[in-house]
Amino acid sequence: MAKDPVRVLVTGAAGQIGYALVPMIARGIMLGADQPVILHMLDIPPAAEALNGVKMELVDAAFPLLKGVVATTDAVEACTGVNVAVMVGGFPRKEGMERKDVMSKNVSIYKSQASALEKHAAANCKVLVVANPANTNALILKEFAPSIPEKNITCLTRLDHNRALGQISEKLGVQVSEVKNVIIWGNHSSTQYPDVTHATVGDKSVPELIKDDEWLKSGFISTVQQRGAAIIKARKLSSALSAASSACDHIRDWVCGTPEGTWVSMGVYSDGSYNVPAGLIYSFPVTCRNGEWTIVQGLSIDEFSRKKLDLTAEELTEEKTLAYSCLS
Ligand SMILES: NC(=O)c1ccc[n+]([C@@H]2O[C@H](COP(=O)([O-])OP(=O)(O)OC[C@H]3O[C@@H](n4cnc5c(N)ncnc54)[C@H](O)[C@@H]3O)[C@@H](O)[C@H]2O)c1
Ligand SMILES: O=C(O)C[C@H](O)C(=O)O
Repeated sequence: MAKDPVRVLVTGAAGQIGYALVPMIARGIMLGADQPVILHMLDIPPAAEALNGVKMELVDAAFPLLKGVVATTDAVEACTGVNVAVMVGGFPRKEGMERKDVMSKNVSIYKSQASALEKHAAANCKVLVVANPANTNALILKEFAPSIPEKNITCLTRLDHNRALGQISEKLGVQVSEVKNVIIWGNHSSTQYPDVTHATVGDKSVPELIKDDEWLKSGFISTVQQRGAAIIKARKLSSALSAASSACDHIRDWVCGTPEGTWVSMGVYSDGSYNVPAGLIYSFPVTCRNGEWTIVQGLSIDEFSRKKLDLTAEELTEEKTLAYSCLS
């Protein structure tokens, strides 16, 4: 029997990530090849005509799984009944900026859209915040939508996770699908800690295969931390296809589950695991089953890693204060 359609909201849908993401969702890349979807697309009034153009293209592409499209500039209409919300709406940084430099423009969007989601989304709606600063926007959304369970509000660090997989695969000359269990800890920012201590290729440990601690502790980390900036420098626009693809990976694994023995990185509400302060949205290694994520417990953290975990937590604590000062 055919499944009932799932309603998926994409905010900022007339933007560049939106344009890459909506066809992926309509093709079943996010929720599966047998899962019909109804797309809800939100953007602001100046982008209404462009948004309508995206809607026309979705109709023209004749996606068999696409059972309807709501294209609107009204947040209440956009949020009504949605089961999954991918929050891309906001302003990207330009060359030379840090992601937190777009804080004042973007956090206020997340404060106002929190209540539309809280009041009008389906019960148990899963929320993924992509717009930067992603962790802090997600935290503001959580704090201004107190009735949405904290386990339902996440942010995207899967792009960083995938970037780390890509770097290791290139360094070792192996298929990216063979590299498992890298971790992104902390903020989706230049303080994030890409950690391969527990990563493997087959039954071998990545540090043992690479045999170059110097690279793993410097070049590898800074390449992943600075990859977003490198893409802006090259494209004069921030990442879009990789961001859209990683957003699909994030939701697919959350809804459908992570493969046995494999974890992924997600920005989730900290419960104090690994002595990360509770009450931050922080990227952890997680496994997913039955639509719920769980932080992987018991991984050893050496002194080098401890410092990196703490540094990115400190930045998130500072961002939280800054976000509230922008909202007051
Ligand atoms: N977390 C990640 O890994 C990651 C990766 C790439 C980009 N990003 C971030 O995602 C965001 C979007 O990037 P982009 O390249 O698509 O930008 P873009 O400028 O191309 O598109 C953003 C869209 O959001 C819309 N928008 C602005 N305010 C809105 C509001 N209040 N409600 C709904 N829509 C609104 C804009 O009109 C625009 O169409 C940026 O903040 C960017 O930095 C995050
Ligand atoms: O770097 C950016 O500003 C965009 C995005 O966060 C990225 O990591 O590519």
